[in-house]
Amino acid sequence: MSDSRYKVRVSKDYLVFCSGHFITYLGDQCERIHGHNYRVAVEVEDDLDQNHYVFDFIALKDLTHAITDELDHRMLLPTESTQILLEDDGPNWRVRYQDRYWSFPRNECALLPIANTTAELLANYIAGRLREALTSRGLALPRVMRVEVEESFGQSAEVEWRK
Ligand SMILES: Nc1nc2c(c(=O)[nH]1)N=C([C@H](O)[C@H](O)COP(=O)(O)OP(=O)(O)OP(=O)(O)O)CN2
Repeated sequence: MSDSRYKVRVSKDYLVFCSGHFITYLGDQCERIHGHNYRVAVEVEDDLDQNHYVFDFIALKDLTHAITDELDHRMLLPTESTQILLEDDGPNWRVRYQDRYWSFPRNECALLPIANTTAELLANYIAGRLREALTSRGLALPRVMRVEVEESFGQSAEVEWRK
């Protein structure tokens, strides 16, 4: 029996999203609005398939790119926050945090079912979307999947998911 373990990783220059956000922290603090050129890397571990692939690079890049494209040039807004509240404002989303508020055109926003737009929760969101994409295409889920989101050079968060 072989001891070899295999992993593939994609971290292409185009697996990026340039987006606005702000997070809450320490219970009663809220950042000023700002943006990042987020970079995404995805790793998959599994046995080799009939092609001697862990996972086809091309499919992994395409699936990931479809998700980063939805986030690119958008204001990232959390829908599960108890502090950042979204209100219907006609063509806009009015976003409140205590006595501060912002208004963004709906089609310039990405509403995400997460509690805060931290790099950690963005990574987990992308991992969830990748799992959904695999399942909806009838593809087997890999044994291990990791998604890394880098906010800026030298600071990133990673989530690992195991089957
Ligand atoms: N574990 C995490 N910590 C922080 C997150 C996060 O997502 N996960 N996010 C932030 C902020 O959103 C913030 O944008 C990052 O702040 P900062 O490190 O100050 O950003 P810079 O890129 O400007 O860093 P410099 O090293 O000062 O250039 C905070 N923490």
